[in-house]
Amino acid sequence: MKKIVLLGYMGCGKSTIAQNLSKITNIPFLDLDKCIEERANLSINEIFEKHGEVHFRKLEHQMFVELLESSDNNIIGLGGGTPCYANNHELLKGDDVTSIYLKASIDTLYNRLVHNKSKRPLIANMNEEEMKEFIAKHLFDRSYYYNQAKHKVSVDDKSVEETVQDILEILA
Ligand SMILES: Nc1ncnc2c1ncn2[C@@H]1O[C@H](COP(=O)(O)OP(=O)(O)OP(=O)(O)O)[C@@H](O)[C@H]1O
Ligand SMILES: O=C(O)C1=C[C@@H](O)[C@@H](O)[C@H](O)C1
Ligand SMILES: [Mg+2]
Repeated sequence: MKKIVLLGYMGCGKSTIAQNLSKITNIPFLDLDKCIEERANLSINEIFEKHGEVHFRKLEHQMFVELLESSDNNIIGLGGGTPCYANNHELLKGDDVTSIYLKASIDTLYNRLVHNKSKRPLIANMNEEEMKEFIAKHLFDRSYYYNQAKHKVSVDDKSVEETVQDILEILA
């Protein structure tokens, strides 16, 4: 029941890296956002619109606990905010949990998110200038929680393959 948990800011590459890591290791990948969407039968955007962020954070916590309690070996890709709510950061420290923070700079995050924000309700309605300032402040606020991970991998200027390689070295 070992879990590899990838965390970090929106756009740092959790889903992309986890999918690739899963192919190489044959460990099944579960994306927390997708699990929540399937259970609620709503998109993340719809959950935020219909029920609000507080409700989303409850679903997110419940689902994270459930995934950690399952008896399977899994790679779990968290949502960008997961470690920052409901004491979820404490769950990153569990004995059977290898938690890895995918650390990206403000510029990397901005460049990846600027063309790809519509499915991310926290930034969907921002213009480019607002987004850059938001990411800078938000990342600063969240860093404390992200840094509770057991391992840290820098993703700036790295290909998907290079980041996956760094993670394989941690797992070796
Ligand atoms: N070297 C890279 N590593 C990872 N992702 C990259 C890289 N270069 C470009 N990308 C792109 O950056 C985006 C990263 O998004 P991804 O959905 O994987 O992030 P995420 O951390 O899961 O975000 P969210 O928290 O919003 O789900 C994707 O569009 C991906 O194709
Ligand atoms: O950073 C966040 O708070 C979020 C990131 C996404 O993965 C989703 O979980 C949701 O859009 C909230
Ligand atoms: Mg994702």
